Amino acid sequence: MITVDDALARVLALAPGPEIETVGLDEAAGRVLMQDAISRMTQPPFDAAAMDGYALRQAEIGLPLKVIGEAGAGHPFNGETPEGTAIRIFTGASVPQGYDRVVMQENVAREGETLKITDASGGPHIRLRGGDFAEGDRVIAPRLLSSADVGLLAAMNVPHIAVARRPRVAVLATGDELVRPGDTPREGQIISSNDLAVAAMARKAGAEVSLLPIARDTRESLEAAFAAASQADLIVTIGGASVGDHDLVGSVTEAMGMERSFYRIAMRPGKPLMAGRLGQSAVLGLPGNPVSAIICATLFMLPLIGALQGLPRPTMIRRARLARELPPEGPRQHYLRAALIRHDDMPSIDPFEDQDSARLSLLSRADALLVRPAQQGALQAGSIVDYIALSDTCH
Ligand SMILES: Nc1nc2c(c(=O)[nH]1)N[C@H]1C(S)=C(S)[C@@H](COP(=O)(O)OP(=O)(O)OC[C@H]3O[C@@H](n4cnc5c(N)ncnc54)[C@H](O)[C@@H]3O)O[C@H]1N2
Ligand code: MOO
Repeated sequence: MITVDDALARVLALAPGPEIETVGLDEAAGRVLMQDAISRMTQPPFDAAAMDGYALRQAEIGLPLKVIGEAGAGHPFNGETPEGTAIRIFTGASVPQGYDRVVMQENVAREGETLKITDASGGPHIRLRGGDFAEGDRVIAPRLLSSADVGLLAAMNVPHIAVARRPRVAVLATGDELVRPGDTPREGQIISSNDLAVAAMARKAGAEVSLLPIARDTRESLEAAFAAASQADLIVTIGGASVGDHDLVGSVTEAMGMERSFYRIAMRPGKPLMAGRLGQSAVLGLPGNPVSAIICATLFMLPLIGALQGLPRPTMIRRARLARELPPEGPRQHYLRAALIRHDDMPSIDPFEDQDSARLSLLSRADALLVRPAQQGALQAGSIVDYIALSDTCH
């Protein structure tokens, strides 16, 4: 069996380079910028008042000043600014040449057109031209765009950007026992949960997801499902990956011509993970146990969806102090569901007693996956260990 690291490298190698499309800023958040965006603006475009008050000369702060006009945001003052004068000014207005200071209106006394400064502390309350960014400055690609990035691009007057096309991901649950949420399960049936969880993760990672009808444990049903998904960049199957008589995903995909890149990895849970390429699609075969499916999707599907959008392999590992002792580890790298307890320096991590790979209620309660390398010796409480924060991935 190959290692988790090796498997991830092979999964990422299934991703072709991203296709590029142009979108407007209202569609840009969560997309991956593929070409540097170049600012068409200098910001602020002029020296701007940072407070409501009066613009004047710092050197004349002790003198009575004559108020000769007004400037508001979008309404500049275009007159002369001789010595001994000030203007009324509002936040965001251009500060006229000659003045080098804004005093807040709370700190002045005004009688008619005469202004006296009552408190000269603070200041200068002027945002200098170009203090934020300058024309020609760049937002560097590749970059997963945040809401703040969208604001920055708008301020830069860049209305359209080149981003990676959203990967098309088809999610396929397989199994005769599965029915949809809302249906009434007959004896022996359960509700299909994994496909909805995995689809939600894929969508959050930027994919355009189609949730396929549940495939039955027959060759015909699986072949029809793969045919329906053939336009996808990535087909994610769930279940039917193990060694049972009804676990057909491997043999059906093989018969359809899949180039398998691996099957089974030294990971717990998630041993029966499979990956390969079928036609134009990458294929990830996740195990059916719900926790295994979601953990494999966290470790492999999310980075693959990132790679399909041109993102580099993510660093997910963080460090914590172990809250209890643990016995020696077995032959597979182990991902233990755990609670995180925050502290000022480093969090402590407390793995759950029960690590059953079918218990979704525990995964939903977990904050983190404690990562233990294969064959690691027993650990004392207080040891420093690696973990993956689920808030970064599937929560
Ligand atoms: N003899 C062996 N048996 C099993 C092995 C093994 O090595 N030798 N591995 C076990 C491990 S580990 C796992 S994980 C499972 C994975 O098996 P499959 O991928 O073939 O999954 P299924 O058998 O189809 O289902 C397993 C389990 O998960 C439930 N399931 C499946 N799909 C869904 C879904 N969409 N939503 C909710 N639950 C789902 C299914 O009902 C089963 O209970 O194999 C072990 N067996
Ligand atoms: O490897 Mo299975 O994925 O433990 O439940």
